[in-house]
Amino acid sequence: MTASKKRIGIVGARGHTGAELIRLVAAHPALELTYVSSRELDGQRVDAHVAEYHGDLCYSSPAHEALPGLDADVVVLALPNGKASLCVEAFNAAGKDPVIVDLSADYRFDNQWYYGLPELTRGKWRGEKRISNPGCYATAIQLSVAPLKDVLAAPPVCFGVSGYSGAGTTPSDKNNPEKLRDNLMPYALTGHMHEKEASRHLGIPVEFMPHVAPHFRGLTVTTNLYLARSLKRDEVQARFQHAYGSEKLVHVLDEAPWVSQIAGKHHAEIGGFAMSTDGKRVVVVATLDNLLKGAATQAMQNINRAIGVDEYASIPV
Ligand SMILES: NC(=O)C1=CN([C@@H]2O[C@H](COP(=O)(O)OP(=O)(O)OC[C@H]3O[C@@H](n4cnc5c(N)ncnc54)[C@H](OP(=O)(O)O)[C@@H]3O)[C@@H](O)[C@H]2O)C=CC1
Ligand SMILES: CC(=O)N[C@@H](CCC(=O)OP(=O)(O)O)C(=O)O
Repeated sequence: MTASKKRIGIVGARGHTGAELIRLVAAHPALELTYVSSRELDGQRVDAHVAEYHGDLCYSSPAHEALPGLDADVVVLALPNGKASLCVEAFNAAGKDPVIVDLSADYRFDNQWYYGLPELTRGKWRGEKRISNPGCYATAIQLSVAPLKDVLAAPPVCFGVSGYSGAGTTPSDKNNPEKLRDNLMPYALTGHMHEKEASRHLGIPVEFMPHVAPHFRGLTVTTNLYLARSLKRDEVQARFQHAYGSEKLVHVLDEAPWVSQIAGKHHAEIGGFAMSTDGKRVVVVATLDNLLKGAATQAMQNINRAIGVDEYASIPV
């Protein structure tokens, strides 16, 4: 145990995103795991489930009221939607104010919380210690639309396909390998949470049609954008280069990226830029790993900024 390291607790650490966060923390020079919670794995050694972690820590199952007493400097909530507020209220009631990063959708519409999509909102952070981590598809959508936002003639239309790890570990049709075999499963074709989230944070309406596919991890979003004036492909690409050319975790490609290439990678890829002949329609393709840039890696960027270390600490870039 190193005194100078910040202590981090992960609530909901059995899940896919919790496991990825444990891996990132295990490689972190300035963080040490102080607790990882799971009801199902209570008492079991963490290294038995996450090989990258080396230490003696075991999963525990504290009640939410007990979390403030565990004295972490940083708390990540990796719980299903609707479960974060009990934990947040427990910290408020105890007068404890650690950095809290919520991976769920629960605070993405709350102005008291900083919405942490660093490549787009880095400049808006005012030292908030309550950080709402964006949704996976919502990240891909916003990265795809933002550079063209001022020149749109109509709401962007986004066709999304995710690997089934996006549906978490609670059994459902969307993470049932039998039902997904040879299938592409449409769901929430209007009004998906990430449609609302991306619309809110872009400040323009977007339309989003999600699907889940038989692969485990990685998502692709193909976005159709109608433009108010004719643009050349070079101009479109230049806008994306200007927005992301210096970003370590958003790579702008010429070709449309393939989802098969993004599993296990920490960055997002954006490319394609297929133009209609009149230059007033462009199709952009974005891929990212829903568990990494869509969740754990983005959370780690946000944590790093909040604790004042390099934004990319522990993230392979
Ligand atoms: N999967 C993804 O691609 C992404 C997920 N997210 C969001 O991140 C959060 C975590 O996702 P993910 O890791 O996939 O989820 P999982 O379903 O894989 O894991 C959820 C975790 O919460 C615990 N849990 C489940 N139900 C409850 C409950 N009722 N009360 C307390 N704990 C509970 C589980 O452990 P145990 O049951 O053992 O206590 C588990 O550790 C979700 O809000 C999700 O929407 C965000 C972006 C991408
Ligand atoms: C395939 C699949 O089911 N994906 C999830 C998105 C995962 C995610 O980012 O969820 P939150 O917004 O809840 O954090 C969904 O569509 O709800």
